[in-house]
Amino acid sequence: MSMRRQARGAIELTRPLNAIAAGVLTGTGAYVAGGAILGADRVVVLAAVVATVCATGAGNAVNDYFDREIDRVNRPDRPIPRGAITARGALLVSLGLFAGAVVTALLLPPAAIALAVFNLVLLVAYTELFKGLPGVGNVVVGFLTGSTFLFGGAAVGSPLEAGALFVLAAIATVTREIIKDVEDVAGDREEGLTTLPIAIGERRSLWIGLALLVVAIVASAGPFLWGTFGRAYLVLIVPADAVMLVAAVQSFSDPASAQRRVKAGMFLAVIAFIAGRAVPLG
Ligand SMILES: CC(C)=CCC/C(C)=C/CC/C(C)=C/CC/C(C)=C/COC[C@H](O)COP(=O)(O)O
Ligand SMILES: CC(C)=CCC/C(C)=C/CC/C(C)=C/CC/C(C)=C/COP(=O)(O)OP(=O)(O)O
Ligand SMILES: [Mg+2]
Repeated sequence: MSMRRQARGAIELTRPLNAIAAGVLTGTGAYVAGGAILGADRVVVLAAVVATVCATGAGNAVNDYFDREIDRVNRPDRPIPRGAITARGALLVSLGLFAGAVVTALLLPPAAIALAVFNLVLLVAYTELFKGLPGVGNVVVGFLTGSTFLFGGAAVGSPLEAGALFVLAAIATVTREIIKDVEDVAGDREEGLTTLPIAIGERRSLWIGLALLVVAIVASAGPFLWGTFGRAYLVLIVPADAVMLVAAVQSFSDPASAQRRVKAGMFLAVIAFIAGRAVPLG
């Protein structure tokens, strides 16, 4: 296989849009936590963003490495089953990115380093230890995704300041992960994974996902009600919530497109968080 083709496969393997999006979450967490992201804190914020991008890319690469047999059924278009990169190449990409995440995380305050180490262990362990346990894998991915906000806050010395964003992102991600597991039942069952839909049924799982999302949507009024964010946040979070809620209802009939729509609503919610911090209260 040509080096050029392997390089393209390596980039695709990391799901760069996810990795960059995760970096944006970290930067948002630092910003909402009051960090001077373009001023005095710019070095630590940049290090935290780079660490998150590397860690997420590494996590996606190692996940595809461990999932390579499942993905032959679930996702034959993924780089390894498609032959765009070898399994060994995928493992080397993951190791390189994990090393990049560790090196940049070491530039951060102790609380951020501790969270990065914890997350890196979770990322490596996720596929082999947690993914096949009903609901546990979903909670791990939810925690990892939400923790990017805490990681950004920790980088500027306020690890819990973006705690509300952590909770909202974690819960909504659990809902999306449940919908994705319903979509992946065929391959997961063939590989002997006992995901939530396989353990308790697809519809019951989707009802749990919908209920969790409703809790997160109600809770998303919190930053406005207790005065953290102003009306700019409200104007954007309401349509974001609506997009995610409609998608979760549609997941009962079409989980594949529903999970993509939930993700679109999530990105709109991130814009709401940023606007909430950027536009003064009033
Ligand atoms: C109710 C409310 C306001 C919730 C807020 C939700 C929010 C802001 C979520 C953030 C989600 C986000 C934009 C994450 C960045 C990308 C990322 C790291 C996603 C985690 O993905 C794991 C997934 O298994 C990857 O699958 P796929 O996306 O299909 O490649
Ligand atoms: C803050 C630091 C240092 C790390 C955080 C790293 C982040 C943001 C992780 C978010 C979750 C994520 C993108 C993890 C990557 C690997 C993973 C768990 C993917 C999910 O795998 P599957 O459950 O197989 O679903 P797919 O169908 O998407 O492969
Ligand atoms: Mg996978």
